[in-house]
Amino acid sequence: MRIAVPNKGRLHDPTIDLLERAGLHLENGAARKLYADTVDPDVSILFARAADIPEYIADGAADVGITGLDQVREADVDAIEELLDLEFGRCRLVLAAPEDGDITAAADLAGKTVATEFPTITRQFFEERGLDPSIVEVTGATELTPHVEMADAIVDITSTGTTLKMNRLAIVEEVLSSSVRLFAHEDVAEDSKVQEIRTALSSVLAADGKRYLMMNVPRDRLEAVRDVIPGMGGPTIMDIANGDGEKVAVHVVVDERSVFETITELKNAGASDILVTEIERMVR
Ligand SMILES: Nc1ncnc2c1ncn2[C@@H]1O[C@H](COP(=O)(O)OP(=O)(O)OP(=O)(O)O)[C@@H](O)[C@H]1O
Ligand SMILES: O=P(O)(O)OC[C@H]1O[C@H](OP(=O)(O)OP(=O)(O)O)[C@H](O)[C@@H]1O
Ligand SMILES: [Mg+2]
Repeated sequence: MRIAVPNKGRLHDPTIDLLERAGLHLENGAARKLYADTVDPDVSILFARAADIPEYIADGAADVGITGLDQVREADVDAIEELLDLEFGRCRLVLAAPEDGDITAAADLAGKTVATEFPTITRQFFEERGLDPSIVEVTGATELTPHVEMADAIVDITSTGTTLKMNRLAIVEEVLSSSVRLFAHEDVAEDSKVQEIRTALSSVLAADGKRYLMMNVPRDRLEAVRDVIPGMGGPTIMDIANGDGEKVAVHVVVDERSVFETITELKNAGASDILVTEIERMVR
């Protein structure tokens, strides 16, 4: 089983980090190496350009791959299935034009020129609107092209909007909303190993932003404590070994954001010895 992951660029580190947190530790990898083993003898890692990963999967060179949805749409390959949204690399592909110009809708681009790193997506976008502008393909710094009369508008990635603003460009329309996702070749999408990888990755996402609270609670305060806890599926309540039976242990998963408030309320409700820990993974 081979997983293709971005070899460099902004998607590399978060992808490796996610695999590690999912328990798929990389082994025998070295800088500039093109592949690595993992703790699982059945799973190896292939390092490829984010833009090439869809093709690797479609060809069967990799069974599974991690890359942006924008790259998969641009590659326009068959036989690829999306298995899981990994919720990073969030960005939008937008049609943008000079702020002070007269292009304010996609229709204004009839007979004009659009520069982009995403010619396939761009062509499809305009085709759906019955338009056929010229498309100039560039490999970066797309935001420059309207200012040197290479193009009337661009289709490019934006996330914070800083680059567009810096180049005095305004969003005309959203073309695609993207994030990094787990993809598989359709022939292997249902295989148990692929599903195992999907589950491992989703368990990390499920644990993100969650905290595990443990505390002791006098039996007669249990109801009050239960009222405070916003936990998923209710708390786990256990007898304390060698305790005098007066207190029980309560464990619960809560949102990180609510921990501060919840602890104060729990103490007021009668809980003591409250521990807060991080959660590595949560397999549902
Ligand atoms: N500004 C951004 N914010 C969030 N995600 C982005 C942004 N730019 C790109 N991405 C995502 O990352 C993917 C890879 O981007 P890109 O091809 O620019 O990476 P790279 O060229 O390998 O890295 P870099 O540009 O950092 O050197 C894109 O296809 C997109 O899914
Ligand atoms: O909305 P913003 O937060 O400003 O991000 C948008 C920019 O990010 C990407 O470029 P990147 O930094 O990856 O450089 P690149 O052109 O070399 O890929 C993208 O091509 C935009 O230019
Ligand atoms: Mg980039």
